[in-house]
Amino acid sequence: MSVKIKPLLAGNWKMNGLRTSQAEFHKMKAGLTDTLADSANIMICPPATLIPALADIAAGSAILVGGQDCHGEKSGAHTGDISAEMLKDAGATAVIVGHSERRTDHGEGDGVVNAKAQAAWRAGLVAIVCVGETEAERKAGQAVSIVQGQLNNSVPDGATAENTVIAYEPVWAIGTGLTPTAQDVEEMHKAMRDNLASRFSDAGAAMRLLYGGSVKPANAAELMAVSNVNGALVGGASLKAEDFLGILDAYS
Ligand SMILES: O=C[C@H](O)COP(=O)(O)O
Repeated sequence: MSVKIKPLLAGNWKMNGLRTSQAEFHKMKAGLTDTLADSANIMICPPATLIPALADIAAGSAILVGGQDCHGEKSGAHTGDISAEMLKDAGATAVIVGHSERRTDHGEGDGVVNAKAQAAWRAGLVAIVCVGETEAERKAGQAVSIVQGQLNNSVPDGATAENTVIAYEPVWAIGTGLTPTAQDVEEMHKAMRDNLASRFSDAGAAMRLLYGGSVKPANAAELMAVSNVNGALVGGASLKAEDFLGILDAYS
């Protein structure tokens, strides 16, 4: 079944951004024409410290604000952690879970990611679940099977096209300037679509599948044109309004 899916262009600021970065966000908001906003949903996931300020600036515009991670519990003795409910309270509408930098830096496995996705839903947030293979796994010809395993175990039962977005991010393409070929992206996204449609039927067929990893204005049109690519999760190029809006041009 082929379904018309409105793309999502999400920017992940990672551990970048001070209060002065609000100026860049103002520029994004100012540059977002109605045509661009009609062509895709737009989201910025800043550091948690900036969510309230950016949510205030975004109010009344088409830009959504998301978090970059959450704890699985609602509250409690978890020093330094932030719950999905806190993100929601701060103005977020979504949260990234299972980013490869969390999986690597904090040893998060699929079980933890699955619990975080459920926490996102509990708080009324969209879970953006990240998956992706390492360079060694791709070279060993295991990319598709690794990602299928991550999908099976990180995406909880009950996922719908409304509460879940999947982001395929090959680890070796993040921040490196390297990207897979359009053919490799197509193969992976088709495998993910088949997996999700088989498990969640219509919901899986309509779920947004983002590509992430060195997306820039120069390569966005080619990557976003690939079948079953329903948007992008952008790191470095989301920090500057000009670059981020340049990527959005790929949809107009
Ligand atoms: O979450 C975003 C990704 O990790 C991509 O980062 P990048 O666009 O800097 O390669």
